[in-house]
Amino acid sequence: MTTAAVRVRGLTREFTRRRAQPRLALDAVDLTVEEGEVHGLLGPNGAGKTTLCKILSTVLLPTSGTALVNGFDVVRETKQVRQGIGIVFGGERGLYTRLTARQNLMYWSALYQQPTRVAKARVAELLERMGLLERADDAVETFSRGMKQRLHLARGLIGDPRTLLLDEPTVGMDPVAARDFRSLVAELRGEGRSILITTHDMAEAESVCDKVSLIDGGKVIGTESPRTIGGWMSKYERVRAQGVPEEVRAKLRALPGVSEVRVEDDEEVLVSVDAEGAAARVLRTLVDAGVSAVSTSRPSLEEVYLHVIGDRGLAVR
Ligand SMILES: Nc1ncnc2c1ncn2[C@@H]1O[C@H](COP(=O)(O)OP(=O)(O)OP(=O)(O)O)[C@@H](O)[C@H]1O
Repeated sequence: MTTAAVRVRGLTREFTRRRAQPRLALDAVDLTVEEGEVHGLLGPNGAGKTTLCKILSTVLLPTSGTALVNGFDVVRETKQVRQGIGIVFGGERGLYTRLTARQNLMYWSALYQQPTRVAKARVAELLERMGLLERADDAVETFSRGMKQRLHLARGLIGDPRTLLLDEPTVGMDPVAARDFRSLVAELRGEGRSILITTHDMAEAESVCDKVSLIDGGKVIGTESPRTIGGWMSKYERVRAQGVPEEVRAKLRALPGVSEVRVEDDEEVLVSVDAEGAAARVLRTLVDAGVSAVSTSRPSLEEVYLHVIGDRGLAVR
């Protein structure tokens, strides 16, 4: 039997705050990331994703429960855990923006106690791989968001880790940079590395993950296939339209799978659906009625969670 990359059981983390109720950031979480898998942890802001990543990377202690990374315990075997992981937190944390990309990576290599010759070669290889070689000797403060994140990823790879923890790595990136980043993630998976990636973006979870665990209010509410996530995005799609006469609104309300037809302040009509194919029926009805100012948008994660939690009879928040 192979060792799971991440095995979390009954993991709880409580934050106590003065003069306030203690807050359960993680509440009896169970999660398994199999070796060689890209596992998404999908959840809205405040769900507990960063707290879990911090515990797995040994910078925060759990209140109770166990967490093993590459078979090592995050509380008792911190050294072995750290040796086997690479961490990429979103944002600018951890980068020295006045130093160049190469200097940042050389600094991190020194922390791994790599001999200078080995470090230089490894750093050059990583810069090339991340498409940063041309800008390797420019200060990081001149980099775009996407370039900084690729540098973060290079940093996470310095120790050649078996397991990568990526905490919202594409937040704030433009769509092209985010797509490039995701293909790097797919390449790393191709090398047999295991990856836990947190996100609040359903499309990201669908496109890059082998499995996706849903987290909300500190609880894991299920593990799904990316195909299921994609299905939810179309099932709960929203349709917006301008200039919809009342009789057409009534027709929309009567369509199967339409859960709400709401008139917004600016007379825009927002149609919510909760069945496969219902959005297409709405579009057809609008087009047949001569309404042309129509657009569709994905549901928010919060909306999807309300449906999923409702359907499963779960009480999370
Ligand atoms: N150091 C802390 N002290 C007190 N409460 C905290 C602390 N860190 C996190 N929390 C609380 O724990 C909960 C989970 O936070 P966490 O940062 O893990 O969520 P998240 O899913 O990563 O969300 P985000 O994407 O907003 O960072 C939140 O309610 C947060 O306010």
